[in-house]
Amino acid sequence: MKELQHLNKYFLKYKFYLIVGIIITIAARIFLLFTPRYVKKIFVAIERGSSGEISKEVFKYELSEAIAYIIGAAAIGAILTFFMRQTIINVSRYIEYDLKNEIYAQYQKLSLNFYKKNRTGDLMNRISEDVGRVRMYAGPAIMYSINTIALFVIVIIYMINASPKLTLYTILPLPILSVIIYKLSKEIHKRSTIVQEYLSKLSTFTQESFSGISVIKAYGIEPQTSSNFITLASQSKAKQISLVKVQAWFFPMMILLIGASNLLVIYIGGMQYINGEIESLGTIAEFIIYVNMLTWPVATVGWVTSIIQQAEASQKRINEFLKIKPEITNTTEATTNASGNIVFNNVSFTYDDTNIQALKNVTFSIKQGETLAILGKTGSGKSTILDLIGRLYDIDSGSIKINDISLNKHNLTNLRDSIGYVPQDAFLFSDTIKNNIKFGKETATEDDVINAAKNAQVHKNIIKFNNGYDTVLGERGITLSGGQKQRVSIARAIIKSPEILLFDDCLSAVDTETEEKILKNLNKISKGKTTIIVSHRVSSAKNADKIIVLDGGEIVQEGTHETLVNIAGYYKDLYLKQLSENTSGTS
Ligand SMILES: Nc1ncnc2c1ncn2[C@@H]1O[C@H](COP(=O)(O)OP(=O)(O)OP(=O)(O)O)[C@@H](O)[C@H]1O
Repeated sequence: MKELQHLNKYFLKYKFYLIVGIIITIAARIFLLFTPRYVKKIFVAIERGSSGEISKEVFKYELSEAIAYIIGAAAIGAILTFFMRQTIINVSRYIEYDLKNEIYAQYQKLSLNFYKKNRTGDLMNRISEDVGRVRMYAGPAIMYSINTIALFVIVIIYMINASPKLTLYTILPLPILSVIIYKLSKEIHKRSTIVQEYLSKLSTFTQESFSGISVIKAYGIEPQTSSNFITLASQSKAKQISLVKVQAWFFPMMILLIGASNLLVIYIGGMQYINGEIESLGTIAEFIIYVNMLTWPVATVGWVTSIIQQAEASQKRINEFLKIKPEITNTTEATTNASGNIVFNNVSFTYDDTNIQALKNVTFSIKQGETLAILGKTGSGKSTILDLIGRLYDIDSGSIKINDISLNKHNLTNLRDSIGYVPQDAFLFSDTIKNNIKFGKETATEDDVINAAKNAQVHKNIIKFNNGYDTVLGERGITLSGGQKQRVSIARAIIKSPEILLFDDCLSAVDTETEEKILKNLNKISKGKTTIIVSHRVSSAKNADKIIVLDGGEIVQEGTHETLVNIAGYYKDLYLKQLSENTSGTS
């Protein structure tokens, strides 16, 4: 229960509902317990009526009085049971909501390294299935426990009052029932976890094969994919059947034990009646109802124990993530200004997970209003430089300063607000084009969106779609071409009008003519702002105020286009190669 203590703050938050729920639960049990007592009264009335002790009229009156009480108490008990669920189960839904929000907020705070170390499926599981299991503890488990305790205490008092000896015999099989249900629940849980694993394997497989359907069709591997699916599906079926086998034992065991208890009541009660130890057959009827009333709550003791164990394990997994301290944290609440010169001084950086040293003693600077182009072979560390400016990772050694302030002394929110970043793989949400662009600035007007799209040279494409800017992208909507995606992503960055613009090879999928138009627009937009363009094309770099060439994480060339084309090296080779490609393309 140590891990589940995390929920105490929520129980405290919803204490009012819980207390009301507990009171209602106890009251509901009291009312439901009217039935056996009045059934006994009916039996006594029948006995007295048949022996002539009371007249027919008195018998009828006693009978209808008992029936009225039974109906009335059952109706009140039912209404209270409704409110019992409305309070306690609702609390569990509130806690589920709060806990999901807490986990999601924590996920948002955690740095990229966390996401690399943990699989998406695992992150999803903890916020959905694990929270679901914890909810079973916060709601049903608590409700059934209170229910069982209340019922047990009241029923046992009533039973002992009626006949202590009969009470002892009739409750004897109940602990056995509890233990059996506990064992069954544990086994059911074990097998259903395996079933869940197979279901998620199956859904991952189908999801991947739908997303990769064009590759599957192009390579003609449908039969292979189908047979892989059949293998997975039949394994999943086998696990389901093994689960059903155990589940099938649940109700027969209940019926067997209820039957055994009933027989005990009838046999021992009968003997006691014959021996004159109980005064009426009504007591036997009353006990039979008690035993039946107790069976389900007692069975739930086993069930609840297994729910608590599962919830404890799930909460442990949730706590593991909640306890992680974000690697990148804000160090100041004061507002900082992230415009100005960007200075890298001897910066080295190694990725934690791969141990790849992406940057080695990198030193450069860009003045406010200038454009820097970064070129280099793939894997040379270009994107890493952009990630470090956005403080997605902290450096190992050296320093990065913006506006003469160390990056880690900048207010993180201000810093990221000042950056417009276009990643290498343009990611667009399943939403309208307009909202995808506005994502960069929630308060943007319709005109801002159109302007940004015009500057990114994508406006003309967008208005050709039937729904224009309201066209939905993604699974339910239209798929943009690679170049269109990149340009929407550029529009998203420039709509913010940020102080620092970071473009990570984001013109790779557009033709050189469009590239030139975009660069021209960017040149106008980025007046007074600091711009870094990562590219594999000389055409994107040639107008930059400064160009650096990286190789294996080190700067191997630095200068302007004019200087670098005249020095032997990577830049000149690339320039000549792309020049000859262009001339052969146009000839
Ligand atoms: N998130 C990451 N985790 C671990 N290693 C990484 C990560 N990103 C990049 N690397 C490694 O760091 C090195 C530099 O990668 P980076 O993405 O900065 O290169 P790049 O010059 O931008 O390459 P490209 O031109 O192909 O985009 C590479 O060896 C890469 O494998």
